[in-house]
Amino acid sequence: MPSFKGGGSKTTVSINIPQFDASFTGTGDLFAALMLAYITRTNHNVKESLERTIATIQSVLERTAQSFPNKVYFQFYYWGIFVSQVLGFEVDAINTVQFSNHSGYGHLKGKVITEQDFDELIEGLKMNDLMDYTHVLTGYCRSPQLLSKIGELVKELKKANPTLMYVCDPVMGDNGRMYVPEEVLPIYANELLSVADVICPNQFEAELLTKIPIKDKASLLKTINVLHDRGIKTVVISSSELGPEKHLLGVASTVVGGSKTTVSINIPQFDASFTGTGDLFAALMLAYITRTNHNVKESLERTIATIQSVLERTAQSFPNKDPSALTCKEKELKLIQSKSDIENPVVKIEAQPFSL
Ligand SMILES: Nc1ncnc2c1ncn2[C@@H]1O[C@H](COP(=O)(O)OP(=O)(O)O)[C@@H](O)[C@H]1O
Ligand SMILES: Cc1ncc(COP(=O)(O)O)c(C=O)c1O
Repeated sequence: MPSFKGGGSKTTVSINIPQFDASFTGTGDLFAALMLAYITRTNHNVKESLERTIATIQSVLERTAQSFPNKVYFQFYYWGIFVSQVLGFEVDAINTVQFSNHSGYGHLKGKVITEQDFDELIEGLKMNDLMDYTHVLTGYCRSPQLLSKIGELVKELKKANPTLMYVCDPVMGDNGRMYVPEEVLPIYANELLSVADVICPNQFEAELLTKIPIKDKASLLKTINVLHDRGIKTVVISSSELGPEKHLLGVASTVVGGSKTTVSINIPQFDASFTGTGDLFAALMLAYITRTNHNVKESLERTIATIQSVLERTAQSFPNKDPSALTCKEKELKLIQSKSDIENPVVKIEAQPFSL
């Protein structure tokens, strides 16, 4: 029964809540977060806030019996989670790091998940019989030992569900510089690639994995073929410097039933560097590769359309500032504001067959 005392006058309201014949976990959290939102929006109108909060929780509980077909195990930071959820994936996320902020800022405080933390979480999932994943997505990870364990976990999950899709974003660096310890490279190259169904390195990461310098389209294609030869069905280069002026080039390639499809897309380049776009890219590709059953053309087009609209909205939130002059805080990706673009991206740039 919420009560509000403002300006000396008190308003107290109550509501009858139809009771479900079951007990649920998480509804208290939901209640508090919804009340926070509605008390803010209505400036402490407790009647409206209570009504909307209860209406929301009632509809969530009514819908709780309908489950999503896909359940993703996420080993990641936060950007991809929202995107996957908006696109209809049930997500169990492990934050590989619990940091005060992302690494684009000048200072970084917090903790990296340890192997022991990881083991405990997996133990709990197993004890409760919750390992029924359809997808695994891994990203930023600084520990070679932990990565190795993830490889073992994927093998185990694939034994239980042979159709499970493992999407590996081998986050190691960008523009010629590694930002994780060098020891993770052999683990990606020797242990994770062999269990990956989809891999989405950027140009530098693809070079590290194959030891092929990418100087032109021929060496890019060679790199993709080497990755396919290691048994990876779908290889996606999230960005390379081989695009036309002021454009990046993204490439996606898939081998289905012995026949290969390779497409590329020109990505208009913003005059700024953003953090989180790689995470976003991997989560979007996972969603669209699943929805389209490895149609790389459609998947790449929708992924790029979504990221472009997020970056446009991010850059436009300070219209009087040159994008290159934006501070780290100003460049935080405007994901929540882009929810409808994430749900329904408008494809403006078509991917083309990749040819030399
Ligand atoms: N400056 C930029 N301008 C336009 N698009 C960008 C820019 N930076 C990143 N992106 C988008 O984000 C995607 C992933 O970025 P990329 O740099 O390849 O990943 P990572 O962050 O893993 O290095 C790219 O495919 C591109 O769509
Ligand atoms: C803490 C932190 N900082 C930075 C990044 C890099 O993000 P991206 O490569 O997506 O730009 C990540 C990636 O997950 C991260 O976890």
